[in-house]
Amino acid sequence: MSVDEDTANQGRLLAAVHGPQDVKRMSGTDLNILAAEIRDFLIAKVSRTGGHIGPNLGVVELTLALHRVFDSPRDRLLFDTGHQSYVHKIITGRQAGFDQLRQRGGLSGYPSQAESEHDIIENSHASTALSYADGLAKAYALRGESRSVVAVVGDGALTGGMCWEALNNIATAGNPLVIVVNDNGRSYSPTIGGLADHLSTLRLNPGYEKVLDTVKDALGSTPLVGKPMYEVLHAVKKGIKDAVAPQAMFEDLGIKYVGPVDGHDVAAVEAALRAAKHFGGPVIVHAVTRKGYGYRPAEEDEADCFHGPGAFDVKTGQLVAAPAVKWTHVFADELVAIADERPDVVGITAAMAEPTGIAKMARKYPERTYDVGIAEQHAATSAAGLALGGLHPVVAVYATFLNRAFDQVLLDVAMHKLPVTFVLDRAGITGPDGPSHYGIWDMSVFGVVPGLRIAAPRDAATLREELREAVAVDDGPTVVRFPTGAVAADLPAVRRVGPVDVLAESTRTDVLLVAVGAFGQLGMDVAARVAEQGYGVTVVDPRWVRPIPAELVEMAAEHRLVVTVEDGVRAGGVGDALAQAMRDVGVRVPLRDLGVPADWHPHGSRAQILADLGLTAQDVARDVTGWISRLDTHPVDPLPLSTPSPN
Ligand SMILES: Cc1ncc(C[n+]2csc(CCOP(=O)(O)OP(=O)(O)O)c2C)c(N)n1
Ligand SMILES: CC(=O)[C@@H](O)[C@H](O)COP(=O)(O)O
Ligand SMILES: [Mg+2]
Repeated sequence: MSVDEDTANQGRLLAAVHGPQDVKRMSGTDLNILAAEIRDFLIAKVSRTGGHIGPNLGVVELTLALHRVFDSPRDRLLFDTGHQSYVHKIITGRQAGFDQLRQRGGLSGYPSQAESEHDIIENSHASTALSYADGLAKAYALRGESRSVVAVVGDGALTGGMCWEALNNIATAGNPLVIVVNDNGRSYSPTIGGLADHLSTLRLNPGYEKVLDTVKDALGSTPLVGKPMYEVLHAVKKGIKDAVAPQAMFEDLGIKYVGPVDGHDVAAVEAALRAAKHFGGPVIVHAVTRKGYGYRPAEEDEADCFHGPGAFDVKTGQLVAAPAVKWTHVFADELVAIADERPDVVGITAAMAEPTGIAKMARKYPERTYDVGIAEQHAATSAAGLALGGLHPVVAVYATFLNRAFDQVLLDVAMHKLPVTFVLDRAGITGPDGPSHYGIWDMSVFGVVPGLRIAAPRDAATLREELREAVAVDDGPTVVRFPTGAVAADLPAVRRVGPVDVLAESTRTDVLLVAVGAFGQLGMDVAARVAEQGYGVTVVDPRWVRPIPAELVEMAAEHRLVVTVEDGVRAGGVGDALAQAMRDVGVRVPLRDLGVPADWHPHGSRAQILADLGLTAQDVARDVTGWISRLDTHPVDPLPLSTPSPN
């Protein structure tokens, strides 16, 4: 279907929605029709762009009810993680942007202050919304502003520790604050942990389900929930409450509990929200929803309910892109091979078993694989515990998400010199998820951790090799980091000097080009271009980028110019560290470090963002040629290499 046809087929009611006031005016019947039109719209658009279709299909009615009860932007609607804010964007006048969803210059996949006054949280790291909400509610109370603060938090996000720190403070502060728990029973895979058990007790209680069906039948197509319905729901809640009392967990905290409510019944959610809005203190509204609701391929997707697929065929749900061998697959296969040989190796995921590849190990060794929920800090220190117990944990997370566990890696793991391997998938520029997902900080942030070693494989062969080297280290933590997407083609070395692979060399030693990790092929392409200008380039892959190999410093001293290129921030990156190592031993060869500026880079495709940053073979070759030709006229004498100092 073309975009024009698509627009022409856009629902009549949806076409009339330009802002929240348009849904406030709608009747119950129209709201049900609008919900269906929104689902059709989401499936049509996201099937072409890719994106978080499953989570958003699950919050259509919930988001309609939110905008009918509250007055955004005066009232603040906060979305935890933010991947489920597409319906919010549709209601707040951004339907036209969905043709460029998550594309460069197009609509962000998360709330964006630049897009709308209705958006406030841009960070897509989970479990933060309640803390933002606590702060906002305190600010409005202190300023005497009568504005509602509403935080929508998923059951998965609730497994994150920050949520419980926030709930503790929210209860103490006692400010008016509405917490909508969007309980679909899933993170990617089914949500784990005691809280999930509590919530599912409610959700799965036969009494609750039966009553809901009875009431729905009785109401038939009558959309609006009248008093009888709410009374029935109240009785259900009362009944369940006495039976299982999971609300006690919240109410003992001092937070009122309303629910459970059918999150796909606009009127029911509205009724619960209106009650919560006027309560005058912190209230939890427990909405039970279904991830992927209304689109069968998503509802039936056991792996992750179409959490965030690429483009897909609407009729079949099949992904459009041909399957590729991804870095993740190579890691998963090698981890299982290692686990076959090493009974002490265990795997840990933070609610992302499938996306990180840990699921493959879980299928073969379920007793040696742990899903800790969205709890990276706990993952790191629990891994420290496992290591203290004589095991070698492999913690697989996306690079960006390990940021929040820096203290745990530094003190709980590294200071104790514990053998824990952190595998950082999606390292570097990822693309569609934008700045809060860019895994560009790890080599800088974790590069300062004493005793921690960092490997950056360039292809499948070196990933397998460096993963094995990492799990063989028993006197401290190791990190193995690699980018998103299809794994790079194997790039053989011509020789190895210590840990350093020489990928190409020349009779001339004009330039030492240090190509970090997946930039190996970029280094080869740059060398070919620079050679056309008559200069000799030695291309090396350090493989282990922390600590800086002494061999790399020795190689630097043999060249006229050193250039480093890395898929990570320059500040404190590999280039910075090599320059310091060279300074420490008096190697005065000029060094230029290329990488990602420490900044908030926009979303787009990985290739586009790297090109915007000048991290292409063409741009780097232009830079290298410029620098080396300048040295022809402005020579700098490199000092002879002294024995490296001990510290
Ligand atoms: C700190 C952090 N870890 C991991 C993720 C990856 N992630 C994105 S959404 C998601 C699942 C969220 O589950 P839930 O809060 O229940 O929302 P749902 O997708 O079910 O609507 C995860 C683990 C993240 N965004 N932030
Ligand atoms: C919202 C979130 O954090 C994840 O769903 C993320 O978008 C997944 O990224 P990949 O698509 O790279 O697995
Ligand atoms: Mg969920």
